[in-house]
Amino acid sequence: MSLYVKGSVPLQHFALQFDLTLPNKGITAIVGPSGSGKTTLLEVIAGLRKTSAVKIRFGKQQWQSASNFMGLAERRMGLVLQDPMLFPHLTVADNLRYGWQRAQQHFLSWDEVIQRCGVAELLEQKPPQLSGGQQQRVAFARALLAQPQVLLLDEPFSALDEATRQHFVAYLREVSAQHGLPVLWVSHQLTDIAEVSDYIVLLSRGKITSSGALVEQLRHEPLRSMLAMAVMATPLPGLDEDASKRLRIYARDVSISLQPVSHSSVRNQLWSTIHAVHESSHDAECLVELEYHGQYFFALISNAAWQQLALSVGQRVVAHIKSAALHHPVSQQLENTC
Ligand SMILES: Nc1ncnc2c1ncn2[C@@H]1O[C@H](COP(=O)(O)OP(=O)(O)OP(=O)(O)O)[C@@H](O)[C@H]1O
Repeated sequence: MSLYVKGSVPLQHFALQFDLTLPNKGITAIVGPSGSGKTTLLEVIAGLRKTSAVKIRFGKQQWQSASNFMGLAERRMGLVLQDPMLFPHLTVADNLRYGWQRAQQHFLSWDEVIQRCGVAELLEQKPPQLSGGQQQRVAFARALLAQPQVLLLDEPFSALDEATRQHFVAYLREVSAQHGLPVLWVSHQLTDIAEVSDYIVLLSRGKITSSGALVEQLRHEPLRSMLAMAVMATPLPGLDEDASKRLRIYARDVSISLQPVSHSSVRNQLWSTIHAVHESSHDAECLVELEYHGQYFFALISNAAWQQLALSVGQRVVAHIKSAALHHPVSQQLENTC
């Protein structure tokens, strides 16, 4: 089962054109410059733009075609747009009950969502009394409480402070993984995306320039030089790490030697193979792509070092990764910050 979207939507300066099959689990990030069509694509998938030139299928459900159109509620989507769109005349509790009462089955509990989204204190207030960040928290809670079969998010955490935003990103990942809930997520925060997405769609002036699994996309342009990082599944043999689900390793935190170094503060020394060498965003440096037990990561080194060590593709080298540089997905300990 997957989400299939195909079509064309004329916009002011160009047409948004798409032909995508997206995974029906995990987090898919939609990324691109401002004005490239990300929000429009999300609105099309949500059924907010009724156009006959669009086909959408979710598993066996035909959501939209030339002869068929299912509305947002029938698509059973949770939707959080940049504007939280809460009902201003209803209390927060009534806003939240709106989707909850219409849900066919409840896989997410009321109490858990209220607590994790930090909205218990807000239940009797009305949306105009809330700050932008509080409204976003309520909108996110409302989308979850509707027990959606797909969650669509457009910059849902933009008004939150950093710690609270990280908490919500972690909660989003947890909910998606635990309940197999597919998420489509538009965000400008590339680091968030690298941290929690599984799949990525890149848009430029209405065209999909690239799409695929994040791990693969990070190995290729444009993300390779934009982020210069890798996401690796753990546990990895020899790595000074507990079994977390994945690690982010930035190229700038990795160095290379020809032999293990015994007197070094760097404890993670991995015999790896040089798979390729790429240009970096700096003229004097290169991105060395290393392979370790079938996974790939980068080291950012100077061109002078590459020549001095007489490195070449296919060579076995020791990669040194600072322990402090092994970044886990955002911590769950931020739970009480909101
Ligand atoms: N209803 C519309 N009719 C015609 N053009 C539109 C319409 N809505 C948006 N556009 C244009 O379509 C383009 C894409 O807009 P969209 O909001 O989808 O981009 P975006 O990538 O989400 O941008 P941002 O990151 O700034 O939110 C923009 O150039 C915008 O001016």
